[in-house]
This record gives sequence, C-alpha cells and structure tokens, in this order.
Amino acid sequence: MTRPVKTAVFGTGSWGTAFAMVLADAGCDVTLWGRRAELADAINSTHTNPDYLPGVELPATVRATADVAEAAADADFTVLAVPSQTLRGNLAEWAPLLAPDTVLVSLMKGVELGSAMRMSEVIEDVTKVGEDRIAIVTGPNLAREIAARQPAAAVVACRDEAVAQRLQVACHTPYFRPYTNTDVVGCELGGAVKNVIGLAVGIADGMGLGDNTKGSLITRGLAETTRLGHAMGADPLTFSGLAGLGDLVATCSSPLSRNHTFGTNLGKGMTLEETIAVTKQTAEGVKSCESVLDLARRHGIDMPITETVVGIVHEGKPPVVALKELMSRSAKPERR
Ligand SMILES: NC(=O)c1ccc[n+]([C@@H]2O[C@H](COP(=O)([O-])OP(=O)(O)OC[C@H]3O[C@@H](n4cnc5c(N)ncnc54)[C@H](O)[C@@H]3O)[C@@H](O)[C@H]2O)c1
Ligand SMILES: O=P(O)(O)OC[C@H](O)CO
Repeated sequence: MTRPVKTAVFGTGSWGTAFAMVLADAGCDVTLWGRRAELADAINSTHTNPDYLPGVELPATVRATADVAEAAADADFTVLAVPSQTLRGNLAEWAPLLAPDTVLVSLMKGVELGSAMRMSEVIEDVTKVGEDRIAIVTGPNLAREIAARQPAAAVVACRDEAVAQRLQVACHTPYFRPYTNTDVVGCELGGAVKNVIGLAVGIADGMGLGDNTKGSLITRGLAETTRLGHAMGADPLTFSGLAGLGDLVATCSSPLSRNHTFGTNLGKGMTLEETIAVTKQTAEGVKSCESVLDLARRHGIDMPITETVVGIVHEGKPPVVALKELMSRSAKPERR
C-alpha cells in the first residue's frame, strides 16, 4: 500500500491554515508549523485556529507543531506561507532541516524589498534547490472563502510540469480546482502586483469613487502588470488567467482582501500609521509596491498606477493629488 502524500505547511496564518485544510481534504498527511507553541496546542486540541480562522473547523488530520524538524521531516511538499519580507530569514533557519527531495511550494504573493526577487527566487537563493523543485500556488483564493469550502480555481505553477501535476493532485478537492502552468514568472508576478492594484482600487473606494474608476484601475493595472511580465520573460497570456485577471477581480471586489481594505482606509483619510495599527494581518502590497516599482525601473517599464500607490502609501501624497496626477498624464494609445 502506498503511503499518503506527506506535507508540511509553514505558517499558521489564514492562508497557511486554510491551505492545510485543502491538503487534508485532498487526502494528504498535513503538519502545520507555527512560531507559537500555544497556538499549535490550541489547533491540536480544538481543531480550530482561533487567532487566524476563528469558527472554522479544521480536519482532525491537520496536526500542528512549533517544532521545525518535526514538521519538515519526510515532507514530499514543504509549503511556505509566511510574510514575503520574512521568508529569507525564516528559510535560512529551516533549510538544514528540510527533507532532502522535498518540493518547496510558495503560497506567498510579494516581492522582496531590496533584491526585488520573487518568492521562488528567494527560495532558490537560500536553499540552492533547483527551479524544478520549486512551485507556487496562486489565483483568486481568499482564505476565508476557501476555509468555508466555497468553490474556487487556482494555479499550481512549476517549471517542471510533472511536479506541478503531482502538486495539483495533492491539493485537488471538490471545492478547490487547481490548474497547472509552467510560467512561474507570470503566475508569481500576477499574484504580487494584484495586491498593489488592490490597494489602488481600495483607495478609490475609500474616496467614494464608483465602478467606472474601479473598472479602469483593474484594466490598466492588468496592462501594466502584463508589460512588466513581458519584459521579465513571462507569457502575456498568463495575465488573462487565474493568476492575473482572476486574482485581480477577487481582490479588488472583496472586503475580505486585506490589501483592498488597507487601501480603503487610506482613501477614507486614515494615515499610514493609523491604517497599519488597524491591520492585523499581512497586506503584502504595502511593502511590495516599492519592490514592484523597483522591478519596473530595473526593466525600464512604466507602471503609473504602482507609482501612484507608492506615492500615497510611502511618500505621504494625498490621494486626491495623486489621482489628479495619474489622470493628467499625456494621452496615449491603449496598447501601450
Ligand atoms: N489570506 C489570504 O486570503 C491569502 C490568499 C492567498 C495568498 N496569500 C498570501 O499568503 C501569504 C501569507 O498570508 P496569510 O494570509 O497567511 O498572512 P497572515 O498575516 O494571516 O499570517 C502570517 C503568518 O506568518 C507568521 N509570521 C509573521 N511574521 C513571521 C516571522 N517573522 N517569522 C515566521 N512567521 C511569521 C504569523 O505568525 C502568521 O502565522 C502572504 O504572502 C499572502 O499574500 C494570502
Ligand atoms: O487579503 P489579500 O489582499 O492578501 O488577498 C488574498 C488573496 O491573495 C486573494 O487571492
């Protein structure tokens, strides 16, 4: 008899926990690692995650631990779900304990500040594992909705299609439908930049602007994401798929999105400090807008919406002024 697929999920936040549930529902053996032993104990004794997904019952087969070696041992898939800006430091500690042939899977949607590396690049840089053993899961996957087992599709991307197919099987459930893709650059960029566009749409919502503004920001946001992706070697068609348009629509429409909500608070006139103080979870776009702009400059790509978000979030530009500047740029053809 073959043993169940063994998975380790690092990060007991909302998405790490919800994805652990998906893996368990798909029949995998799941160990969830978290920093705090009290939370791991609470997950094991109550089969809930009271801090990040209160009220959601987890499968009894999801076991939590605060012991890295215990979580990592023999894992076929090692799933990483910590904030993008802490990943490098976390992985440096975990790398010696990872199972030798494990596939490393990023659930994260950010770009590292300073290096402007995507998360799969950070993983490769720190662990020296080849790109054929690094995968990502992305798409329109708000953790709360997945935890309620509402139907959603996702993308499992890896340069090695056979690895993507193995991961696809490992996380396929009646409510979670993963598609494979080998365009890791495009899928990963789609997930990171949609957080920045989600901030922009949230800001517009907070300012009381309507659906024309939202439709325009989503579409032109996708255009600038595609321009950057193309320059970085991604397939432009990836951005009309789940990792691009799909995720953008979910994030820009949902009050469950932390990035969208963060933007809404800024658009209503809260300061950055006030907004950070009321944001209890990771809103990746807040830091990644700067690294995405860094990437755009390195590749010589114009990303006006991203630049506007950086201006509002990090340079204290009032949203009304930033929006006026965005709208008064010189006229140009649509496909540019
Ligand atoms: N929540 C979602 O709906 C969702 C969906 C898809 C992708 N994502 C992505 O998944 C990643 C994780 O998001 P999340 O929603 O689980 O975030 P979260 O804020 O809910 O949880 C973050 C987790 O990381 C831990 N953490 C924080 N700082 C740490 C550190 N220095 N070292 C180790 N662990 C640390 C926290 O304790 C927590 O367990 C992000 O990149 C996010 O963009 C989230
Ligand atoms: O809550 P957000 O803004 O991090 O968005 C969550 C997911 O990325 C949506 O797919």
